[in-house]
Amino acid sequence: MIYTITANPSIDYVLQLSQLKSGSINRAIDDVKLPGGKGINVSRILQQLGLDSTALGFIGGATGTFFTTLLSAHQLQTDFVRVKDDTRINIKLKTATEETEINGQGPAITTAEKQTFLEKLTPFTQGDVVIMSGSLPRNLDNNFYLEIAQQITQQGAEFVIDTTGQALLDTLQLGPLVVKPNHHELAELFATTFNNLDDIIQAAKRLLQLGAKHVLVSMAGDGALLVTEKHAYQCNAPHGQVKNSVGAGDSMIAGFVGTYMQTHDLQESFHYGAACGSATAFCEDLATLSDINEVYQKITVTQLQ
Ligand SMILES: Nc1ncnc2c1ncn2[C@@H]1O[C@H](COP(=O)(O)OP(=O)(O)OP(=O)(O)O)[C@@H](O)[C@H]1O
Ligand SMILES: O=P(O)(O)OC[C@@]1(O)O[C@H](CO)[C@@H](O)[C@@H]1O
Repeated sequence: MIYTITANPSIDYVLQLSQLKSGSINRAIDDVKLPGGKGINVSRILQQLGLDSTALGFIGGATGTFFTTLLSAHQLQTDFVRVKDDTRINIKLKTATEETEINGQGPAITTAEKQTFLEKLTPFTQGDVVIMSGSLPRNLDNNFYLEIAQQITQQGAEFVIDTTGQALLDTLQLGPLVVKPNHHELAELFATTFNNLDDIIQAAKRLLQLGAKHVLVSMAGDGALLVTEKHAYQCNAPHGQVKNSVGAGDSMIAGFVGTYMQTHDLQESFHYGAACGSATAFCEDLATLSDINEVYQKITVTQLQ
């Protein structure tokens, strides 16, 4: 079974603008509200791949109720903890040339609500994969993912973590199946800058040394890298009209993990993950299976090392 944990889901309010002027009133020419949050996006792509998952997390207040309504259209299996404070609304501002995101902090989670979540976690078993993604809402300390990762690994299941900074570094010792920083997050993690691909591969190898089993480095329109104990692979990002790249990284994780669970073929998982990422970038919302399969044909994986 696959579980996704989105500690901080969101309503993604995507506004299309002809141009964005800071310090002025900007009027949208179009808008859409999507049920967002990284783990939710992962669950939605897994569903496209025909894989069931249960989405876990905290949902709260009137915005939480609206979030549930938005999500109900997708018929995902969910088991959220209801909290008192409001689920956040994340603003995604898009013009023809750039995307600007403003993400809310998320609800305050009380100690009792956190406890309810931890007690709710199903005993995981061997073969389960738990994908933990995104920022943590207010009041949840950086240990939150570590606590859950400890529980998952003690029970013989695997975990994947897609978050940034210390919360990511702390869980590496427990051997996540894969981590997927983008190249900016990876540079920030080691307080460095990259001058070339080799610098990025070296930084990815540091994550392997710290315990990650596989490292995906996403680089938006420049494609992605997969670095494993033995090899490094690169893939291209095909050309296409970028409509909304929000969720491209989550799609990549879903494609990689979903394919890996079925095939244990790293190169194929990387190829399919990249197809999911690019296909989502070319869609208003997340990609569908036919979008993904079309984009897959346009991606080549090259072994670098
Ligand atoms: N403009 C693009 N054109 C083609 N492919 C893209 C584009 N943007 C993203 N992708 C594909 O999706 C993958 C993941 O995208 P990206 O690096 O933006 O992830 P991310 O920063 O985690 O995004 P998010 O947090 O919005 O999910 C990239 O490695 C690439 O394969
Ligand atoms: O603030 P976080 O949790 O880091 O990211 C949240 C978010 O930007 O990630 C998803 C795209 O990856 C969006 O659906 C959502 O708004």
